[in-house]
Amino acid sequence: MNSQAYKLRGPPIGLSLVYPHLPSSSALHGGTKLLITGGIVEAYRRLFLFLVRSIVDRFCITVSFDEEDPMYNWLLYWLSRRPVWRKARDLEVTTRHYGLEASQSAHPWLPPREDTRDTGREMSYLPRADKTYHMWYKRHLMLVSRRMKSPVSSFNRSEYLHIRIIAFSHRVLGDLLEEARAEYKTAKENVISVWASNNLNNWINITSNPKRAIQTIILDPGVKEMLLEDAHEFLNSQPWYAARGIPFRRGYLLYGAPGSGKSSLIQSIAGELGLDVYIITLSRSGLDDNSLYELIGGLPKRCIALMEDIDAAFKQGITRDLPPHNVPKGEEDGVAASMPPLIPEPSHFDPRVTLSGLLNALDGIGAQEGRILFATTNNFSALDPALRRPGRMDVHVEFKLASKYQAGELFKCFYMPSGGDGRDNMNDIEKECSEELAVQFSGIIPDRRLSMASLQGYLMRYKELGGKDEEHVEVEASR
Ligand SMILES: Nc1ncnc2c1ncn2[C@@H]1O[C@H](COP(=O)(O)OP(=O)(O)OP(=O)(O)O)[C@@H](O)[C@H]1O
Repeated sequence: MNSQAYKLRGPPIGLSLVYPHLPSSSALHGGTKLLITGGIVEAYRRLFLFLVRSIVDRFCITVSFDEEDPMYNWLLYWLSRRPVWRKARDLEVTTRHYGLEASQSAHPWLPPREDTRDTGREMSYLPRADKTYHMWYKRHLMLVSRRMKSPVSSFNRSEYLHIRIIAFSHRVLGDLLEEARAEYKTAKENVISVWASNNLNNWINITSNPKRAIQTIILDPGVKEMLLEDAHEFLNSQPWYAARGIPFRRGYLLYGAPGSGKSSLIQSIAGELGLDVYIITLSRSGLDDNSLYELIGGLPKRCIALMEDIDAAFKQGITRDLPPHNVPKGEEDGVAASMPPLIPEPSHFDPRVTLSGLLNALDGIGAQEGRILFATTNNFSALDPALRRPGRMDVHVEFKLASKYQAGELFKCFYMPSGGDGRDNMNDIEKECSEELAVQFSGIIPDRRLSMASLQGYLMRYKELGGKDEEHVEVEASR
């Protein structure tokens, strides 16, 4: 009994082997003993942690989702709709929209709010950052935490979602992701997400716009149908491209009059194809050839890349070569070098995209397969022929000022009963009346002299008159 008690109080097994060999001086003896005890305790601690980690690795699936990854939005949206938050005491209430329209992302457990005009956004509940929550998914315990990648004080804070599921099979994780994706996709049916790059060259979901019905875009007959069919056909012909070794990419150049519907049509096509729009702003500060290459390489497999007013970027920032202040001293033209510079030297180095950098990014090795590029310009001739050539811009469509046909169709579009299916809700007399007024309106509008945007602006001013005051139209159109 006594010897048992001694054993329990005695040093750990490792220590009893080492103590007899310690030096005889009592101070030294005590210090060394302490050191060795500490070392052995630490070794036991590490061993324990190692065993715990091995068990956790064996029985748990651990995954992280980066904020920049679209899956992050799926999961956050999915999480925000779980009933678990009804009972949680420590939460974050947010107006985040997860790349969705506000009304879609509203938390199902919050009382509905009638008026969201003050914020324009609905609230939802989320797990608080740096706190771990327990929840059940298909009878598997799941630990969820949102963690910060960068320090809290840092300006560019970014986070990731950390999920640990106690399960042997990966199927649970697959089911979870599939469920989150499906829920997100359903919520996203009526919106298109718009992405832009930040200064760190990451794609950020900046907003979500409601889809615009293609019927509300009024172009000359056949134009939008041709574009939509072409894009549809492209997306369905990957094997055809692969079999012929042609890069699976398609570029559309929409050029012409301002306010003629270029951007509106792109938004509408994105909605029809169910693709997100990624805006590439060539004049973004800090964007140079390398970062543009990286940015285009980082586009998702199926998306619409949009470069608006590509000619403006060309005038302001893009050059065929590097800017003159980058030319090494002594290599400039002799006469020009001796003259004082007309434009003051920039005080700091401002990286810029060169034309060759843009061309390489569009169809270089790193360019993403499956993407559709839409570029718009008001000045077709300002674009370098290399940029316009097939392979980079395969389809060119000119947008002109409004034709009489467009004016008439816009008129009908404006004065059809709102809500529901528009013209289908009209009775025969109303339809006839609206046709007649539309003919009168288009008869007054001069052909190809006014933009669709200005006609829209005009009709907006008289939308209350319901299209019955043709005298106004006549007066305005004659101006
Ligand atoms: N063809 C059209 N059909 C219907 N609406 C149009 C059309 N063209 C222009 N609009 C209206 O005019 C406004 C401006 O259109 P949009 O921005 O699409 O023109 P844009 O050609 O892209 O102009 P810009 O070249 O100046 O960027 C939008 O509100 C849109 O509703």
